[in-house]
Amino acid sequence: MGKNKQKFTAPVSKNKDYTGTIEDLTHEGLGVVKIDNFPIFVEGALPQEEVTFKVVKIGKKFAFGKLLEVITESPDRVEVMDKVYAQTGTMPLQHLSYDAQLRFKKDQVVRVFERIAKLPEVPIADVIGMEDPYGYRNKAQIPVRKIDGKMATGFFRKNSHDLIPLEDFAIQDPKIDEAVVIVRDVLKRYHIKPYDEVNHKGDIRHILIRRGYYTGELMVVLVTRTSDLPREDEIISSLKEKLPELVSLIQNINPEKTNVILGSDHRVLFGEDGYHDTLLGDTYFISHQSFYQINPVQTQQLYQTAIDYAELTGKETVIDAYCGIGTLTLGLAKKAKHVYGLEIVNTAIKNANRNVQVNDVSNVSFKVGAAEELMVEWTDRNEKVDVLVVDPPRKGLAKAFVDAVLTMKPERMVYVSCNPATLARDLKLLHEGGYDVIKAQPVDMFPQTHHVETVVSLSLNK
Ligand SMILES: C[S@@+](CC[C@H](N)C(=O)[O-])C[C@H]1O[C@@H](n2cnc3c(N)ncnc32)[C@H](O)[C@@H]1O
Repeated sequence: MGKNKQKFTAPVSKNKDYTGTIEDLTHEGLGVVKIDNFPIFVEGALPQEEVTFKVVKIGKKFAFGKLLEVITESPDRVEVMDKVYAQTGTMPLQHLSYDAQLRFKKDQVVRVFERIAKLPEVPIADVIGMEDPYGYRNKAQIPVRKIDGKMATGFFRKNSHDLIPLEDFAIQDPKIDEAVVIVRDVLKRYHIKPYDEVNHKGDIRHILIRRGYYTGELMVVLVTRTSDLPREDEIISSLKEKLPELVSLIQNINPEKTNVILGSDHRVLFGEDGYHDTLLGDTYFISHQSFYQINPVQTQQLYQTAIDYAELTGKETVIDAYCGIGTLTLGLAKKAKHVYGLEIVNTAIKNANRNVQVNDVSNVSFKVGAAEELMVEWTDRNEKVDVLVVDPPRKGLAKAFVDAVLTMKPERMVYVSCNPATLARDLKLLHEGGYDVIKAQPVDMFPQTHHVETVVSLSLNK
């Protein structure tokens, strides 16, 4: 450290209480208050509210505060359903009215277009929201632990692994909530031991449940520490009897000391490794390890927007990169000459090929591999692609992928993103490389949380 560098002193002290007015929300929905220009992030506080808070952690550029009292309330504040949810962090925006959540999400997209992508002129539509912004999740991954000597299911307290018992998860399909309790009680009846994380002992770590929103089909995955499942036959017949919609019962084995939920091995205990759901008129088979959008109502809105933005006439060759089990691919194929789906997970592509057969589609092919590598192979072959659709994970596009796009030069591009920051980073590169960014449509796939999905239309400038 240089001699002249002064030791940093924050203008606030840990464990001291302060009063201030919230100026803004961070992208994660924390209230921002400043003391001597030093930002303090206060969870649960909303813009324009005068609040008192205790400083709990101090960093070099900002601090964190714990909300103590709201002195003047924002008109956007709503009564929280239950304080327990605030402890688990599953609904970090539940204190903000749904209309205000949608405005907040649009603002997040507008900000990154201005600040990161440097594209302030791009029209961004209002967020497509849900009529009923609860009970939307079609998938639950519920930890199982022992509390007061009994097996309990619920959710971890924020930033910890202390289980808070819960039966109504509020944002999950209520049928899934019911199924979690039924599975837990069956496991309890047959004396299956809950996982003890500290000593790495016990049998059952997580109960994972997926449900087809349109089909009602249920998949239950018992994530166990070892391959042993005591009283397996009795558990299988009990679950079949108590869950008439059950079509797939899987034991996933995760022997590692890890926070990762699923292990790499599994056994099918009943049915097959997969269940069905429908989207935009097609039927899909989904394995327990395959990605599938978790909000089925909003997924249709998202996909319809992406399909509309692709402006297909039936003559185009299309690439759908990061295609998962081929849900968007098949939607695009209805209006294109041929669609190629690229995906890294082998099982997802197995599902995708099965989905092509089930829906009797002939103009789709899938390739397994890293999209950035497959794109480079494509450009090397010099084959023409008219429209490129991408739907990458949160980290966005690899630099090699963007470089391949700029070599390939498809006329149109549709970018579906679950992370505005990486979207904006990639749009900047694509814009500098010769693409006009035409418009953007945010879609609310995750009500009560800060997450926002965005569909963007791009066109190669001539
Ligand atoms: C956000 S999901 C979108 C999936 C699909 N479009 C959908 O709507 O269901 C991203 C997908 O990209 C896949 N993936 C992640 N990294 C990849 C890579 N480097 N190359 C290809 N696919 C990748 C994941 O397995 C996942 O299926």
